[in-house]
Amino acid sequence: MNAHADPLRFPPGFVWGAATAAYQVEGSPLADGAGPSIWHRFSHTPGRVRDGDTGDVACDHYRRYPEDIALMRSLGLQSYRFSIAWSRVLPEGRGRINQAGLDHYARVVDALLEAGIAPNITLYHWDLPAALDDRGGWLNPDIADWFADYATLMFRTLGDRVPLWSTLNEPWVVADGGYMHGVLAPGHRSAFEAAIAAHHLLLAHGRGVQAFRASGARGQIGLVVNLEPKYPASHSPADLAATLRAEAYMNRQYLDPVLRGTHAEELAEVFGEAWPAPRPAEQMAVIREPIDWLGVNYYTRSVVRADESAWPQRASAVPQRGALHTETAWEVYPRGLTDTLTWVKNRYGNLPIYITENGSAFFDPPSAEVDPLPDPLRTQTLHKHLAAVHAAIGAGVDVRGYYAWSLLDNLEWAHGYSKRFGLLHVDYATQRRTRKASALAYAAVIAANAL
Ligand SMILES: N=[N+]=NCCCCNC(=O)[C@@H]1[C@H]2[C@H](O)[C@@H](O)[C@H](O)[C@@H](CO)[C@@H]12
Repeated sequence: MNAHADPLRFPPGFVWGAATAAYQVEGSPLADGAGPSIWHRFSHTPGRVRDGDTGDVACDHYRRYPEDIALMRSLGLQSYRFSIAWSRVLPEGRGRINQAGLDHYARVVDALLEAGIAPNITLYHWDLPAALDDRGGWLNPDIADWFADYATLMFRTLGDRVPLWSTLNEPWVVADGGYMHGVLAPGHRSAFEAAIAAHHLLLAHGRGVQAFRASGARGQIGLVVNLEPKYPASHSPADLAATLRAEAYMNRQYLDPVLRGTHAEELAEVFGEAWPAPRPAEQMAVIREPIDWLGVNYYTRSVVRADESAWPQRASAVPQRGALHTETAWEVYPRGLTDTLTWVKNRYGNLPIYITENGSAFFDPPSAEVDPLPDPLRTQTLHKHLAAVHAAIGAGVDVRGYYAWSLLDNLEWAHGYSKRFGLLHVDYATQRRTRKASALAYAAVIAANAL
């Protein structure tokens, strides 16, 4: 239902979906010949993940995907965004192919197509094969070749019937979380390594797009980035400069090279001595290989002030007391989604955009005693962000679809299972799925293609 006199209608053909990622939902990380990933290692390293949680079982989606696809169908989902676990299909990340891994994902794709649900595949959602990390992982320049070979294998296997692909999920989080601050796998803490990883992530992305074009695969390929609009806390020169550094570091660091062929100028200041010499022109050309669509993951905004103690961008977020916040301490700020989408259009042109993730973690009980399980805050937050997408479309932004994060409650990385983003509640003790009220609210929007 909506409070407007007239419903907010979405364009004909607007794609409604939900998203997950392999390590967060599949479980069975070493089944059927799969090799370990860096997240298998990281979660099994004491102290790295809250409560010692791991992805050993997760939502058992590796085995229960037929049931989950039936649930997607019952909600009227038209597309499902999920990721391939690289080390299932290439246990050492390169060389030897594990046919059982390829067969698994072919079965998932075929089951989705049978259910009338369009697959949207993410090639890399943070779970690097551990064997590649042993060779330096994202710090080794050869990883662009390793990724291109992996991508080519997937395009040859599934490229005839998967309409949407993306190379990387949130390269900013991979470099910032995995190499700058060390809070995500592989847990390094170095500005020098973060800058190197960022460049190799961009190179791998470009090589992946080139591999897609060379493979003759049908469909369209994109890049998925997390964008968080930065608003200055004041108009003081210090706060304005800090806001630009924060925006360059999170929002322009990857989009400028991919869509403009240049690096955000503030990054040399942010990285300081760790910022490498200008990259070779031929590498910048690979990075700039044209993409068909952009995936935007939106969760929150930040209000920014200068803060000399905040490393590396010397800027920090000003708490927005009084505003609604999620369990991940993110301010609920739907207007930021509209602002972000219009910012992308104004800075990079009107390329097709999918909202590849948007959602919120609010408290849900460990077991669901009723179906649907009431989740008013998540339902309210969903409606407000869909209205924000509608406003961006009204402002001329070419938004093609929206994927709710997430289909299922799942392993929220270093937070373990303590944060629940799912439209479907998962009782981890029994693996029972229960629809939340937000799932039914979303199903009603999909059925009407309107809010
Ligand atoms: N400071 N700060 N601000 C916010 C920065 C957000 C960065 N994290 C994400 O976007 C992750 C994305 C990921 O794809 C998914 O795998 C995660 O489960 C969701 C939920 O966490 C989101």
